[in-house]
Amino acid sequence: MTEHAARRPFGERLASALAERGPLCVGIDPHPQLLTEWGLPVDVAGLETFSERCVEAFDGVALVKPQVAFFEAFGSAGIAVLERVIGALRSSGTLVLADAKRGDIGSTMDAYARTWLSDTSELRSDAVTVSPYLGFGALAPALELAAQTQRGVFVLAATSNPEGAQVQRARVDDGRTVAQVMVDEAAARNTGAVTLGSVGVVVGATLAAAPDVGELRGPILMPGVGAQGGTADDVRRLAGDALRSVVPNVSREVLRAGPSVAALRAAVARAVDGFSFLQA
Ligand SMILES: O=C(O)c1cc(=O)[nH]c(=O)n1[C@@H]1O[C@H](COP(=O)(O)O)[C@@H](O)[C@H]1O
Repeated sequence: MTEHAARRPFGERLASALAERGPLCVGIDPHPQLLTEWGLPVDVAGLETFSERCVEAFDGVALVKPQVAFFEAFGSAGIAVLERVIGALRSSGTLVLADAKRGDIGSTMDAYARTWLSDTSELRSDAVTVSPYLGFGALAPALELAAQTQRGVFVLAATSNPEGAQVQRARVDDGRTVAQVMVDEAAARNTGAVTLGSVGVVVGATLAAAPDVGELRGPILMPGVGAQGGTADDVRRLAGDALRSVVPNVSREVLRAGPSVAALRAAVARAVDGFSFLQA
């Protein structure tokens, strides 16, 4: 039997994890500055120790999101650390979202999709972040492979950075914002989802206004809480009626509690507590 045949679809597995473990995604973002603050060298050994502590501390979290860029910055040795991080999270039964933000022409997208979403890749994760800004249709290879292997994708819709508005708040001919078009395209891939669909979107917690996610039937990742200024109240406001589908992401705000595993766990518990209204 293939590995994926034994799994439920990603969206269903995420819905269970959110209900059991609390509504939170924690990022593993090994910024050089954080390595220094943790008393670690800014090299591959530091990266590995940082990541091992995170894996140990986050084993009860619903979704863990390694930020691929911080591993790639160390070249092939950094990628090898990322493989071990993803493998350790997989073995502990924690859902992994690889934050790779991939997006390219279809034939190249196919290779990106195999990296993060195929059963045979060392980097296989439960889901990956993708950018639809080469056109949503260019994401087809990732959406198809994710559907085949019971994995998920999170499509950037309205990002947390102020520069995103230039593209994402532009309007198409029918008056919708570009961000809304991306949400609607994602929603069309979640028809028939039982609990939560496997095609999510990303909506920044820093935004004044968000696209309408009421019909998405998939998870809404909300990064930008803490270090970027977003708060639990912002998450509540932007979630609207979709409270149970929202997964706030916190990276630096939790990671700054390190290097102690106990302190990281306490920071996670505080964050989960602060968002308990989402799954109430
Ligand atoms: O896709 C993402 O995760 C993402 C989208 C977005 O709009 N904004 C955003 O901050 N992120 C990621 O979420 C994390 C936020 O980190 P903190 O600001 O430290 O909590 C980083 O890994 C970002 O790359």
